[in-house]
Amino acid sequence: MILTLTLNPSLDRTIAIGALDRGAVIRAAAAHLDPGGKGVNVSRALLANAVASRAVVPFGGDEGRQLVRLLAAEGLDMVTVPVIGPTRSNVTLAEPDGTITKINEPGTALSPGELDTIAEAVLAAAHEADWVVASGSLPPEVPADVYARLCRRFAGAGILVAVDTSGPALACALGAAPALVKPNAEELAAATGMPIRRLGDVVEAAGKLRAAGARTVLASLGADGAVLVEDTGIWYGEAPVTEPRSSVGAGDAMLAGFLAGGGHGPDALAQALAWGAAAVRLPGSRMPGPADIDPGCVAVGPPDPARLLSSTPPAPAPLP
Ligand SMILES: Nc1ncnc2c1ncn2[C@@H]1O[C@H](COP(=O)(O)OP(=O)(O)OP(=O)(O)O)[C@@H](O)[C@H]1O
Ligand SMILES: O=P(O)(O)OC[C@@]1(O)O[C@H](CO)[C@@H](O)[C@@H]1O
Repeated sequence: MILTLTLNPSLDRTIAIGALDRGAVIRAAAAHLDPGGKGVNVSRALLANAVASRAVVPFGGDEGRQLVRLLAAEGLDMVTVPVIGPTRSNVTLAEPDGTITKINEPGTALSPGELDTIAEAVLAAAHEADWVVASGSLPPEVPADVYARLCRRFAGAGILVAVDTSGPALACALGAAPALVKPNAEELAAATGMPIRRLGDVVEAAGKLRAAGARTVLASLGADGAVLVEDTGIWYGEAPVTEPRSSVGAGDAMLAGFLAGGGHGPDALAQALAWGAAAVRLPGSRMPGPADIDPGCVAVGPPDPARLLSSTPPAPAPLP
């Protein structure tokens, strides 16, 4: 069983528009509401592929109740934890050429008591879990070491922790030896202070995250695919998509595919890429099921260090 924790879940509203014209009144062509948050999406992708998963989901206010209703309608196995602050709403503006503009609210603070209750819910469910996936941003005022504490709590208990986050929460988690981290190119650049222009940079940056404590690094590179760096080897793979519809949640589908595929090695990477590509072919943050996933679209092999990435993440700020 794969347990996910999403401390900052969301209602994800995707609004299809013509061109994004700043300052204008924009009439939307269509709108769609999905339950969201990174760990929630990992569980949704696993559910869509009949892989056992349970999601720990704090929820608050009318938005939170709606989130829980949407997840229940999908049949998600979840442990819901009521909190005082309302669940956030995130907005995606989707233009016809595939350009996505995402606006994520910060979310509302969790009190120390609420954090304790959430931690208890994770501990209670974790005894059945092979993996615990801690994913997404932290709401305001939540201590940056919250994922690190989770890693330490499960160290030695035979439960592997995967962390998908950014900034100080990622930096703290690295020091607590997570079994897996899944940075995207921007997060890799920010975490290492390195410009990420070529596959060689990705491999080098992943090496730095491993030196800092992560056992395995699964680096997602958007349309350029992904790099896996672990004890037994380094692999690169891609699964090109000719008509991408929405990359929102593709990283979550990809992480779900990797864990469902065994959580290490080239076959798991291939499954991760197939699930990620399938998510990109679907609208909004819909998670792909078997009918959407084409394992034949993937190529995995050794990375060519000189290969340029099609887009370079912003130059990282100097490290303090
Ligand atoms: N345009 C694309 N074409 C093909 N595959 C894609 C494309 N965009 C994303 N993917 C697939 O999805 C994976 C995850 O994408 P990305 O690196 O954008 O993740 P992310 O930034 O974590 O996304 P999110 O936070 O929205 O889940 C990539 O490694 C790749 O396999
Ligand atoms: O603000 P965070 O927690 O970094 O990301 C939240 C989010 O963008 O991630 C998911 C896609 O990966 C969406 O469902 C959700 O809106």
